[in-house]
Amino acid sequence: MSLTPVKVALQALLDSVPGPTSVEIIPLASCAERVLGADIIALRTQPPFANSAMDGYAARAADLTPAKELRVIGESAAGRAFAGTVGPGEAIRIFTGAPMPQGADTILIQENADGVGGAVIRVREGAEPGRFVRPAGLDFREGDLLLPAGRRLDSAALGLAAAAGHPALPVRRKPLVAILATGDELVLPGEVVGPDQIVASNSYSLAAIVEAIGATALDLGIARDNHPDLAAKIEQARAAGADVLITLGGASVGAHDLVQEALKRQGMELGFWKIAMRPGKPMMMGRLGAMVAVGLPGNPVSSIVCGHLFVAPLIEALLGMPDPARDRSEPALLGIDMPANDEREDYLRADLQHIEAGWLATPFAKQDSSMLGNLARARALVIRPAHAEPAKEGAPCRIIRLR
Ligand SMILES: Nc1nc2c(c(=O)[nH]1)N[C@H]1C(S)=C(S)[C@@H](COP(=O)(O)OP(=O)(O)OC[C@H]3O[C@@H](n4cnc5c(N)ncnc54)[C@H](O)[C@@H]3O)O[C@H]1N2
Ligand code: MOO
Repeated sequence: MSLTPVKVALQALLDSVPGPTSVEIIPLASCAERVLGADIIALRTQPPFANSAMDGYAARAADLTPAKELRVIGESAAGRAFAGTVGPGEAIRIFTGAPMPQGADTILIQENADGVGGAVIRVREGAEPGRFVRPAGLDFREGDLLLPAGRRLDSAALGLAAAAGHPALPVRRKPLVAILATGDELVLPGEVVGPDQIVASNSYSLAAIVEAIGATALDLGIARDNHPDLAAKIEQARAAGADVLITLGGASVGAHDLVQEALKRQGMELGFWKIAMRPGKPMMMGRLGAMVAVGLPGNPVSSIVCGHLFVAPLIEALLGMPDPARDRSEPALLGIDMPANDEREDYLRADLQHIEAGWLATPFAKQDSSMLGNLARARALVIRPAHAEPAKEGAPCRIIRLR
């Protein structure tokens, strides 16, 4: 079987998504970092009335000439408007956010007036018409489209929705991602590690990746390398209604790599198996009813790199976010000479330095996909396209920043 190119694999994975998750309406206070399931329209105009942007005096611009004296006839504070009209030669005391009174068109900031607090003030420095006045609707008007479906509710988006009068918002249900480690050799962190055993770490890494995007991770624990155990865990994922099942390990060609066969026995239609990528070659994808099955290699670095490159966009697609297939790479310069590459696109753990010309990315000497330590130290992945020519130090490259 030939290796599926990275871009083709990503598109096939995204195409396997049956559609975004359903929409639920939840109170604003629970919406932080959720993703909108519908467009949000302004239910009101902001600001609803013209108001002052500064503390000072509201008056007529024509009166604001140096040394002119104005009679102070009242006050407008936030929440307590002045009911009357400001005439020629008059002003009212006004504070930030307070409604502009009838007749006045300009704010004289108090720093530019003498006699502040008294019944008469003297203009020190003039102001042009409309100075420091926020007109009604400056921010938005009732009926305006404020936030599109697919937008993450970050601090600004949440504040905007609140200001526009929404007590609750339609958001996408968090995709449920079941995560299954596989292998006879695995024990949990903290357990006694026998002579042939290693500590399972990948489930925690993948849970961190999917939860950061906005999914709920369901840890199914460890399946041993036998069909009854694998079948029971896969059934558990289906019974839980998981949108995605991520399996870890058992993806390659060894006699104990049973995951693909176990999924097929339950009816999985295979999408692809083996991609032209290093690390991550044995990755597999298929559909099991409504559930997308993603088989990641067991090597920790392979599973995490595939998590960033494939699983994160998959979760974005399930959340209805725009353009999950977008190019997430950035330009950089190589910090060392690189040899020619083979048919697998390389994602090399690298250090990153900011230099005058931009990012300088220096791949680490050792790239074995079992080495988590240098992934945790890496600040970027340097991408070496399949069949790349040798490249010199300083040559342009593409990177994916990790943190
Ligand atoms: N003859 C071939 N051998 C291998 C090939 C190949 O093409 N031909 N591919 C290699 C590549 S590339 C990778 S990547 C690995 C991945 O193999 P599997 O997905 O089958 O992974 P396992 O054999 O189950 O485990 C590999 C490695 O990772 C450790 N592991 C497994 N699960 C976890 C976990 N949850 N947390 C931490 N570490 C885990 C496991 O103990 C192994 O050391 O196959 C190559 N072989
Ligand atoms: O693809 Mo494996 O992930 O090279 O070690």
